[in-house]
Amino acid sequence: MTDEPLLSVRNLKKHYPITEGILSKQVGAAKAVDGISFDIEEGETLGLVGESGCGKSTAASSIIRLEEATDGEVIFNGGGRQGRTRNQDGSHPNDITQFEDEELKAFRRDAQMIFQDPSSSLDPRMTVGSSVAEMLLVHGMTDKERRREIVEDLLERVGLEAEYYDRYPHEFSGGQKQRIALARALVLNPEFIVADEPVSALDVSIRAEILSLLNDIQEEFGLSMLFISHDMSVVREVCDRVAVMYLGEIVEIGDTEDVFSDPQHPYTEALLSAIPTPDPTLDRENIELKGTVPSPISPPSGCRFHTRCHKVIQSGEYDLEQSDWRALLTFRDKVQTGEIDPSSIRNALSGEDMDPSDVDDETVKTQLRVEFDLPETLSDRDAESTLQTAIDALAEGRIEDANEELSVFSTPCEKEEPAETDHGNGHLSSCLRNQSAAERAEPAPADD
Ligand SMILES: Nc1ncnc2c1ncn2[C@@H]1O[C@H](COP(=O)(O)OP(=O)(O)OP(=O)(O)O)[C@@H](O)[C@H]1O
Repeated sequence: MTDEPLLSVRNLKKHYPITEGILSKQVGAAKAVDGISFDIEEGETLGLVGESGCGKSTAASSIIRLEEATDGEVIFNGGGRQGRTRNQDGSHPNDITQFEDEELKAFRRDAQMIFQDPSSSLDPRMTVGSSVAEMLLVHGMTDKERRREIVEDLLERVGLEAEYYDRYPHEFSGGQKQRIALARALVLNPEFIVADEPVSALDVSIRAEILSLLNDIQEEFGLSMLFISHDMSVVREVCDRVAVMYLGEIVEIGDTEDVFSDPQHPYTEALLSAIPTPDPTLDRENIELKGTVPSPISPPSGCRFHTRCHKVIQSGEYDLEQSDWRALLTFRDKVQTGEIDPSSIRNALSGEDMDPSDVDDETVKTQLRVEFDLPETLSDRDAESTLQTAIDALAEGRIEDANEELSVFSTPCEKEEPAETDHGNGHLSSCLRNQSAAERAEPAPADD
């Protein structure tokens, strides 16, 4: 046994080319995974959590090499590869992304994946026993009796019965199928398992059973696991550590207890606030995560979360209610991207009996504030005056003028990429708010 991690992911990237025209000229890239790093120790379960579209599945399939990574390293020290050091050219002999066929085949024994839909790994025309035993055959076990013995034993260990060997997938419930998929993943005695949303497709009533089975199996087999989920409460059940992913990047990582009890990134806070808690002593703020994850083709500048962050930093000259500042920036962005159309607001307000041009400007202005959660008056006189001028321009259809007015509002979060802050015990976060003013290009305003 060595003290090196079983798996080390370093600056892993997966960019999908975006092409155009009949010549498929590359015009950009979807940066689905954009430089993530973490370790998984022997016997440890790391959760990778984030909303749909954050890049979790892409990360998983790049790590297990179902897809070729664009850049970075995935160093796997299992399967008798312990203790190897880097080559003279700086490459690592255990880097999965560079494995040739032979080594890749060996790696495919050592690392297995469980998917959200268990049916995807089971052939409907094969008995479940044969499906599981097939893995042994592919890897050279020719003794049929021995294969059956191993599979029957495994079916029992995942909570099924040996006699199920000769039944077909359609005879089983979703939960049972996931148990079979687990048996299939375990049959080659792997050291590492990637479980991609393994319970999200299952009935709520059986999720707990499967999670507890995963916990038991992980302990019994001494497995390391990368556990992917969009659900923080599920992550808490099974993971020793958790990595929070947003738009291709890891924004926070740490021991599960540390991240849950003392989250350091506003995105983590927002994900945690979505968990219903029966504990009234946990006075958790209810944070509404508005909108969806932006496209990874042109991610926001600076901190990628700034367009949705409830704690987005105010620029030095303002000291507004934080929710007003958030609303103001969202309003600015929507005007800039042309998503606000005053004429459609006028149309909506006019209803059926009135000509839209008869809706007076004041009504349009009030409606704009209501729709974008802007207060009647901002507490800062200068900010209010700028906002008012912009809204006046909008109501008169002068969108460019409104855009120019609003461009005076800016946040350090869109200008600077946050550095990593170390909170101790391997708890790291990437948020400008956690950096001291000296570390930041712009001085920090008073905290909220
Ligand atoms: N083949 C592809 N080509 C272009 N973009 C892709 C491709 N596959 C995924 N993406 C994009 O990469 C981003 C990350 O997708 P991914 O499926 O990894 O996210 P996820 O967090 O696993 O979400 P989900 O839980 O919905 O699968 C998304 O914006 C997705 O549209």
